[in-house]
Amino acid sequence: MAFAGDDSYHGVDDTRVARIAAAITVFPGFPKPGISFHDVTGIFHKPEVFRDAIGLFVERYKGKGVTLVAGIEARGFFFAPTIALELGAKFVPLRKPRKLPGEVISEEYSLEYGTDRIEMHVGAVEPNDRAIIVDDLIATGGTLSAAKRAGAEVVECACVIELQELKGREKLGKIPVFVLVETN
Ligand SMILES: O=P(O)(O)OC[C@H]1O[C@H](OP(=O)(O)OP(=O)(O)O)[C@H](O)[C@@H]1O
Ligand SMILES: Nc1ncnc2[nH]cnc12
Repeated sequence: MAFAGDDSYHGVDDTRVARIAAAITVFPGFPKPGISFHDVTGIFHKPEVFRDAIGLFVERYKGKGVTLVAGIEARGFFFAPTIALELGAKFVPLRKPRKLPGEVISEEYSLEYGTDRIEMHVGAVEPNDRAIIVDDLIATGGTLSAAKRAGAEVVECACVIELQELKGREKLGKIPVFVLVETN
């Protein structure tokens, strides 16, 4: 695995990224043959590694006027609320279909292994919100590109892992994607 190498990495303590990468386990053939599943749950087994990941995201967005942190169900929920709390921003869940009780905005998308839909409550985004969208991983970019259509000004998408071979960031057009760990 390589580590993200954009400008934001000047001065960042790389040992944090190395610890995060070491806590990710790859399961070949899950959930079906041909897929190598990158599992982030090991990050949460070590509170100091969880803190490393949250710290890297918070350092990037502090002082950038972010008012809304959207997290994608389910694994975006592992990270997004804590980042929102640290930034003093609101957390908005982007949920799988038929989970939210109120009126929703709904977007369908295709995945590396199927299709799905995400939904957000109407009214969760206010006109002047500046959002980041958080997920554990970007693969094809289908999920994040549906999320970006949800209505806020999206400053950036933030993920722990990028599967570079799938070129997901191309699907996001002008919206930048910040990742901690790049791999294939
Ligand atoms: O870039 P993409 O090709 O859209 O793939 C990335 C998405 O796939 C995974 O979620 P999944 O749909 O498996 O749902 P889960 O978090 O509920 O397990 C992952 O957590 C991302 O949300
Ligand atoms: N290879 C992968 N590992 C974990 N989550 C994923 N979501 C889409 N592709 C994935």
